[in-house]
Amino acid sequence: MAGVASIEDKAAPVNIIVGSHVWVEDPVLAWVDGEVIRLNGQEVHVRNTSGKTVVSDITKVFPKDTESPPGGVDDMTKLSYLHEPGVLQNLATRYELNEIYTYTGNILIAINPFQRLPHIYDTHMMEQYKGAAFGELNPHVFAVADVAYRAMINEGKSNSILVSGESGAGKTETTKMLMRYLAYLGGRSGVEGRTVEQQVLESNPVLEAFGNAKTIRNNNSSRFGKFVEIQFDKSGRISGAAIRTYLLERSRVCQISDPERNYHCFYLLCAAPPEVREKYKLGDPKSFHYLNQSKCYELDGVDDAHEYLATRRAMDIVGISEEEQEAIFRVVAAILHLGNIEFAKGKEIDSSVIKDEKSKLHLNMTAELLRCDAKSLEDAMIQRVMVTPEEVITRTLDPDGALGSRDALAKTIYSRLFDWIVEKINNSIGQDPNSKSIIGVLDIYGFESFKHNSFEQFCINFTNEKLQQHFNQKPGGIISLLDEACMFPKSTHETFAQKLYQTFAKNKRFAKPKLSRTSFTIAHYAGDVTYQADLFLDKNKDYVVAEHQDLLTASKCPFVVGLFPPLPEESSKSSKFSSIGSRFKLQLQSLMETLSSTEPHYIRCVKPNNVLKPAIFENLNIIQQLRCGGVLEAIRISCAGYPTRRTFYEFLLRFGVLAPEVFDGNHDDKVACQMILDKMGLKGYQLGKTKVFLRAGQMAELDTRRAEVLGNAAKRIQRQVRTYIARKEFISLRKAAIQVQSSWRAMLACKLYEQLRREAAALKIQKHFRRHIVRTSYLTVRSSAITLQTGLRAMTARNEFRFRKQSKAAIIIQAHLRRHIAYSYHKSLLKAAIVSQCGWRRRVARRELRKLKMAARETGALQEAKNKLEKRVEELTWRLQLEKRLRVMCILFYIMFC
Ligand SMILES: Nc1ncnc2c1ncn2[C@@H]1O[C@H](COP(=O)(O)OP(=O)(O)OP(=O)(O)O)[C@@H](O)[C@H]1O
Repeated sequence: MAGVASIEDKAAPVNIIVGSHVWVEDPVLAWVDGEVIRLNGQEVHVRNTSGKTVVSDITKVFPKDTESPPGGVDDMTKLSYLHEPGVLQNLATRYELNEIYTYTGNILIAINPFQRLPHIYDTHMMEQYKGAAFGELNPHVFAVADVAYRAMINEGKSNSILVSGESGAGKTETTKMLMRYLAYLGGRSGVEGRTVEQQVLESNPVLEAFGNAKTIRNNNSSRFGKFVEIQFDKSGRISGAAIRTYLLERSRVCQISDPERNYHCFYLLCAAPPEVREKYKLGDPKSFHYLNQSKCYELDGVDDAHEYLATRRAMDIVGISEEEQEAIFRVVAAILHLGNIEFAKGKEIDSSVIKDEKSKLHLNMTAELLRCDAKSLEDAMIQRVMVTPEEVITRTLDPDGALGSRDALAKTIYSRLFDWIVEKINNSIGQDPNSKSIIGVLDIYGFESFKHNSFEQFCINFTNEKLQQHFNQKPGGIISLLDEACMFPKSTHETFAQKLYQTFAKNKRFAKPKLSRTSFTIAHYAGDVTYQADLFLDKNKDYVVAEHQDLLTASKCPFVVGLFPPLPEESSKSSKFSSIGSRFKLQLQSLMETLSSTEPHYIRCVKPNNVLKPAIFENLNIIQQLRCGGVLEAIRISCAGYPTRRTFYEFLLRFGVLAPEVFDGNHDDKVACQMILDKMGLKGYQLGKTKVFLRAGQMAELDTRRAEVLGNAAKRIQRQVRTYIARKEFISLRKAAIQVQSSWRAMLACKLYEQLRREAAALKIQKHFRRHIVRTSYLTVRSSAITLQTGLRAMTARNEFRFRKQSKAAIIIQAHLRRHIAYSYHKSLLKAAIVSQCGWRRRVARRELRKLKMAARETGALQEAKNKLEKRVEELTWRLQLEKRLRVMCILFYIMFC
């Protein structure tokens, strides 16, 4: 446990008494908790939870917070006791609950969950974190990205997020989440075609195919460092992006050890559709030397054939054309064939030739794929041309030298190919020269310390060293010495090591291990690391051998020529010196410059040794990782003294809103700061000559209050604006509603009028129709009645007529009868009268006759009288006849006219 230091000062913890609950060091579990049962001077007897009694030095015992929340705290600075066991306990408790993120002040610790947790990264989560105050929600990678984005928008300043951790700790995954979230915040919705953010996100699978490989520590290990600079415009929209990559592991192209793999792209291409494999004469990965040095060809849960197609799709999206993709994979295939070329000793001393027919076949295949001459390719591998002032000397290489040359060629081609892809992606995404600010996401290897540490570890640790103190002094010098050694042909790793020992003999951070002639130790911020300088020189050399350069420049494939642009005339015949170390130093310098102009945010990824969750606590490595990531240091700083300092001006600028009245009274800055702090009721702070010194957490408290005040002000402004907008909207809505209503009403009125008109018309029609029907039926009835009446009347008339006729006839009959009777009576009367008269007159006449007879007798007078009388009787008889006829006529007329 020598390496495990406490965060708090090494001074003996106070307040440890019998009965105290404490943490005590354990060689296996790192820390175990127990109860103090005895104190004996510096010795503490602790009965741990498993019942065993442990005796420990009091300096190695730490108090345990028995009242700590069962779910842990989301920010380590909230822990009551800030020490390693407390920190680890907190992380373990949270990890058990799948809370993989925890803050340590402004550092986010992310523990690799080794399982997919889609619910914590979905769109709903993104919505939640969007604009949420830092610390309001659970610690999350989105919260860090959100803070960076808000800071960029509000303060117009560039921000950076530095993601570090050891291999497999989850840096790349974390970076992807950050980029997804930033794309979500700054992306354009509903934009057609390829958007910048889409291209940035899709650059990941492309870079992973060519820059990631399976290692013992991570199945998808990024073998390069990456800095993604996302550019934003004035309105906070993503307007461009640039990807910078660092230190691609070139040695992997030619050398892998079991159970690791080479770069994914080689296996993807070997699993491509048959026609593609046929085109490149590819087969089983087992048949290629660069792949079969390890027995591992496949990855669990990964289908290389599917990944090949996915990579091609991603290449489409990032703007790599079909022809370029063809050329890229042709070069990848060429490297595989190149690796299968073997050499045998040549006839001359120190010379070599192509070993056999198989190798020749691969040589031809390589030449064909690179579109270069097979003989030139062979010569470039087995010969070296040296240009001296006097002559040009051609030297041959022995088989080992030729193999080295072959591998150097393969590494050079691959690293150029990788650089080309990165550049292509950058060109295709496009940079925004007018970008207002950037958010940079740095995914860089964490501090590494293995049994054997070489040039790679040196560069990685050099980077971390720089990043750790990236605004402080920078160590250096070793790379310059290395470059010097590389330029000097007679240098060996031993001479280089000697040079180091001499130069840094007095440097406190440099040491020469005893018994070693080529190793050196550097005291890094995260601990001592001993480097073996054996391969430093070889690994540092970056120049392309002139023969290789000439060969590839002469290629008939424009793509291959593009990877090796021709060198200027004066350097083409000699090897131009360039070193990985110096190039890296320059890149790092530029990165540091970029970073120093940004507001940094830190994410430390931590990898539990064992995938089983409880094992996290049994893992000393975690402590090492936390220390390497500067987390323990950050905690130590934050709990000691006054971790936060601000000048009065800065303080007033930031927290003046908490007490605006202090600006009214023309107070001195210091007094104004004091007034603000007093108003906030803070205790324990200090006011210096120019600065306010705050205790841990006080800044956060002030920030919280400030956020409240600003939040309230923002709410008020929002309220007013919303009221204004709502009112405007209401008025226009009302106007629109009235218009709609009036139109609607007009329409309804028209409808109603039409309806009424139709009703009236219908009534009229009905009326007329009814009248017509009624009239028709009335007429029918009437005509029937009339007909009936007529009939009846006719009948009655006929009856009447008949009756009258009958009456008339009766009357006529009666008349006739009566006339007859009367006539008969009259006749009888007349007869009687005549009889009587005749009788009378006969008597009278007889008397007269007797008298006349007497007088005739007397004379002739009497005769005359007698004639007269006879005439008279004739006249009377005629008159009676006429009378009778008149009477009959009268009756007939009467009957006729009645
Ligand atoms: N947040 C996460 N959720 C789920 N799985 C994760 C998460 N982070 C990491 N992992 C798992 O851990 C593996 C390693 O993570 P990643 O590749 O990001 O590590 P790294 O730190 O970038 O490693 P290297 O430095 O080797 O590239 C991933 O392939 C994934 O399976």
